[in-house]
Amino acid sequence: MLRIAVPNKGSLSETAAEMLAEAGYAGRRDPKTLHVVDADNDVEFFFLRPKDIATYVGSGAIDVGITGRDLLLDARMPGAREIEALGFAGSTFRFAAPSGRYTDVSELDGLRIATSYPGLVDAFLDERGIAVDLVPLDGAVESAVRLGVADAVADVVETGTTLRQAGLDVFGPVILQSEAVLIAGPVDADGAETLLRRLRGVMVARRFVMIDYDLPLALLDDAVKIAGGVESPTVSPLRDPDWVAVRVMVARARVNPVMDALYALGARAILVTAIHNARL
Ligand SMILES: Nc1ncnc2c1ncn2[C@@H]1O[C@H](COP(=O)(O)OP(=O)(O)OP(=O)(O)O)[C@@H](O)[C@H]1O
Ligand SMILES: O=P(O)(O)OC[C@H]1O[C@H](OP(=O)(O)OP(=O)(O)O)[C@H](O)[C@@H]1O
Ligand SMILES: [Mg+2]
Repeated sequence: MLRIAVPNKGSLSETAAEMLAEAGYAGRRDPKTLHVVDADNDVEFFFLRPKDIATYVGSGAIDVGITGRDLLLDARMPGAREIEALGFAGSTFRFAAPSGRYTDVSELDGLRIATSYPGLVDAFLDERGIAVDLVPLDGAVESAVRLGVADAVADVVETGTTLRQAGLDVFGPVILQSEAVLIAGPVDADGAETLLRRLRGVMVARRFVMIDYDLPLALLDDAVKIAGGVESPTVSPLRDPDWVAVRVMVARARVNPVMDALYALGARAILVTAIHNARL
């Protein structure tokens, strides 16, 4: 059985569980459940702290897992590697300090830096020859400066709201662009390919919609320039020989501008439908 590690709580857990359910796997009914055997799919799930998942996967105790890229790098487990970005829980990892206090990371030399990701920060500063006094904290890191235990912080930034509320501003380079990732261990496990294909199918279904429309045949080349589909749009005849029906996949984020452009061109009866799953 393929052993899969899934975040048991925190920002990643809900979407990870939704994606696995959409990929046809058994979930857990009780959020306290730690282990689920899905015999039909020949896999078993271990619900673990997201921070620990790279340790289990890197050591080979578990075959594959879902965690954050930042957590993977922070764990510094040579046996664990990212095999697919999963397109959710996107964030940047940044230094921050009271507005205007620092502009460059070199100014951090000898200062106290609070973070929940000491491995990640240490590796980044080490590469640049900057030696700091790391203050490891579990969370709510943004309060560390105000409370006097650190001069600056290094933390996850999504909207920036938490930083702003704490009177902090980012400075220096983006340490990391993070998102949820699928990771694998040192050996290729049987069944990992199937999991990967299924998760890719779920990502396609989440990212794309199907658009159907009717169009005068003479306008087809222009319409294909607006939305070209994955390979090429499906074109079907209509009873009126001057018109065709067109079916094309479009990124969800582009659907409204694409509909506007198709309508302006002369397309009519434009319909958008969800894709529930896919193999491209
Ligand atoms: N606001 C956020 N936006 C996007 N991703 C986030 C956010 N906060 C945390 N993450 C991501 O979640 C992962 C950390 O998950 P973890 O469960 O350890 O922390 P958490 O979500 O902050 O949980 P907690 O509720 O314990 O604070 C990391 O990959 C991190 O980048
Ligand atoms: O840029 P923002 O949109 O404000 O999001 C970033 C914040 O979200 C997370 O905090 P969380 O709520 O998980 O609390 P924690 O710091 O205790 O982990 C993260 O640690 C940042 O503090
Ligand atoms: Mg948090």
